[in-house]
Amino acid sequence: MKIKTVDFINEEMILIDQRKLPVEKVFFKTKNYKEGIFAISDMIVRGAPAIGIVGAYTVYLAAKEFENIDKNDFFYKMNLACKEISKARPTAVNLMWAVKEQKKIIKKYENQDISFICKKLLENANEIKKEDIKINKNIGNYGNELIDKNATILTHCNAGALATAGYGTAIGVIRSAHLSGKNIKVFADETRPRLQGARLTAFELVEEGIPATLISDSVAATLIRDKKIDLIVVGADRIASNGDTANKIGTYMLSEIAKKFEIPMYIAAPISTIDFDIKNGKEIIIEERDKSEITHIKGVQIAPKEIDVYNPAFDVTPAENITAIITEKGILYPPFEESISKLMKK
Ligand SMILES: CSC[C@H]1O[C@H](OP(=O)(O)O)[C@H](O)[C@@H]1O
Repeated sequence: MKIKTVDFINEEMILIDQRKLPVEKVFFKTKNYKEGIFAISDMIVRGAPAIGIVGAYTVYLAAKEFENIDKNDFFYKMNLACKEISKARPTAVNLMWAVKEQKKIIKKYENQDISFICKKLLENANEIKKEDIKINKNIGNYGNELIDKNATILTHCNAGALATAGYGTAIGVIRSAHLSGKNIKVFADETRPRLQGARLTAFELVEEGIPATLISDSVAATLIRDKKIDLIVVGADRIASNGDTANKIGTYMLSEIAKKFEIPMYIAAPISTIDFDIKNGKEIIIEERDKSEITHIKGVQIAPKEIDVYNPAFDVTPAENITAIITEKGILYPPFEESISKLMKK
């Protein structure tokens, strides 16, 4: 994809403003860590790996802000800042993972001067970003093994280059299948309420020349029933150690329909999305977002302001509904507790 999700040039974090895509290509630039937090919480940048990378750069921006204070104050303020950054959005584990990786850097170099710590934080953030693209290409190549040459694929939300440092996870599988010469077709759910499918996945697939059809979320069941879909591949925001997977709201519903009509349901995600500290999906915090996302579209009111709204941004697909989890180290099959622990021993 031509546009970069996130870049860091001359001490400034540069993000394509995904709230405005595909109609406007506007960049959000900042050197301020509080603005980095805002960029994550207001979904200027979104997608589990992408918010992890932005979280890592935002830790660096905080360190630069505190670069000239007393060292003890520096560690104290950095601890508070890391807590704030980790809380910008609660569901995608990649954010907490990236902040923890940066905290390990601060600990490792705690006896060095603050400028040296800052330098190492920036290096680590750059490394996380660079590694992400490699990881996504590996996910794409493993996932491509599962795609028949004339497959029709359904995807939900955006797990593409715009949800990562580039290439994408679920869309990475689609990209790899397309680039390997397979005659694949894609149906993309628009994905209410933030319309990541209509605005971001459609944008990526059109730009890549991958044959794609945009549908409203409620069309998917009929296509699956009528055998128009060969498989579903989606991303993930947090995977429990038993394989239960949190992803964009609507994923669980798709998984039930896929199970009923016996089509494969694949999750494509980096290993950093697996949360080894939780046993099952019941422990995953599901972000609830503002009611205006449901009562308004692009600022235009479509429902009475007085109406109550329930707006969970994610749901949890139980492991028993998942055919396989495609990672950068290989494809995991049920029972996921076993396959995940075997993978980690590799
Ligand atoms: C490659 S992870 C993408 C993942 O993140 C999306 O959520 P959001 O747009 O709210 O950050 C969605 O769950 C995607 O599957």
